[in-house]
Amino acid sequence: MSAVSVAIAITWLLGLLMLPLLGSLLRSRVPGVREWLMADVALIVSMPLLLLRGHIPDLVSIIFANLVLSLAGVSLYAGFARFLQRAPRWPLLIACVAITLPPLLYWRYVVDSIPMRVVTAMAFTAAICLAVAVVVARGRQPGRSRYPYVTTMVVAIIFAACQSARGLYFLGLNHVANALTFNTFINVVLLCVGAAMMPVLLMCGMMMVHDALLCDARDAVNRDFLTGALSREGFAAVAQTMLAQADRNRSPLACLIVDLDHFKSINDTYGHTGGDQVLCEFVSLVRATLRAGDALGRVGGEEFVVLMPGVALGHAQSLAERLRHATMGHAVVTENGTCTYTLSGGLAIRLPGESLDQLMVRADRALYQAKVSGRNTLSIDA
Ligand SMILES: Nc1nc2c(ncn2[C@@H]2O[C@H](COP(=O)(O)OP(=O)(O)OP(=O)(O)O)[C@@H](O)[C@H]2O)c(=O)[nH]1
Repeated sequence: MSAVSVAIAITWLLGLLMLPLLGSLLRSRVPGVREWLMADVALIVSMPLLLLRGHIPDLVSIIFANLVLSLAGVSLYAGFARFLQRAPRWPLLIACVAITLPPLLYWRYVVDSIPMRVVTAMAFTAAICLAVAVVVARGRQPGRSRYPYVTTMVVAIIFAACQSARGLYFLGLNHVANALTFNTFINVVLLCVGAAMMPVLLMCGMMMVHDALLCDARDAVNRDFLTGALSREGFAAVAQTMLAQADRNRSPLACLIVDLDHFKSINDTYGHTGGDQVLCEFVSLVRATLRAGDALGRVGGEEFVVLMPGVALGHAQSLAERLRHATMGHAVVTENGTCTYTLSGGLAIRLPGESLDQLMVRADRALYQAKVSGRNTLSIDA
């Protein structure tokens, strides 16, 4: 068995191994997985056809097999594009596959040249690798780890370089009797790298999917499902960072706990869905009213906490009053009518060395005062 045949067989085996792995990711519904699965199936179909050269018609073992392999390449690219929220332009991609047909036919049936067929295939795969590198370089989403992106980019560029080198090497050859017996050291090395290309890039895709799933899981823990505010866990983590920063900079930190008034009767009047809508719109209102660096967490059903770094009492008080007034003027249009609502707030400024729990206990005590003094008001724990 020649080195070329061994390389093709290994690619085929790796493709088979990837199949159940990619299949297991289909359930995640992460965009791109379907296209990568398609690429893997195309790879698995094309490899035996290439191996059967000489035993089946050349139209199948050369022309059709190479077209299927090109389809695998564009599906691989489409998977990365879809994963990175870019719609792959399938007509253009299919046109790219079709472009490889005339040279393949020419270099088989007009002039039978293995080197030129290899050059055609290498130019195509190098272009695919470069396209993958570019789409990945442009597409990193905020909050995602750099590791899978940088790895994919570097790997795609290395493969593009190796495929180009193999193409150039074959361009320099006049005639090769049979590519399957072409066992020079340089060809075998570049061939082995090329054989690993599709499986390795598919692995890179899977690495990106795992990173995306981890981010989603982290978000599910750190974000409140209904309103998108930080959950208790997420808020605690952000608050610890803010406390450490306040200690380092010796800067003030204000804590405001707000509770929507008579929320039970809002639910009773506008329905639970109406109540949910009020909670969601209230969170949007807080985001629009407070500063970008403030942290907002949902700590109870209709109770929220805001941490305002670098803010002393006077400024914190005016920010809290601004929020209270904005809430009073906020009308939520629900299925059961328009709901207006108010909030009560408790404000505390962090004392030196105070923990988050201690600070929140004081703010909560102030909130209680605001509730007992008639609601729709702000109370301060001095
Ligand atoms: N729609 C909706 N209601 C919720 C949610 N979480 C808690 N609640 C409701 O919020 C209401 C809170 O009621 P209470 O604790 O009695 O407080 P309140 O009616 O706002 O009265 P005060 O706080 O004293 O002004 C309860 O009826 C809860 O069912 C939620 O996610 N969605």
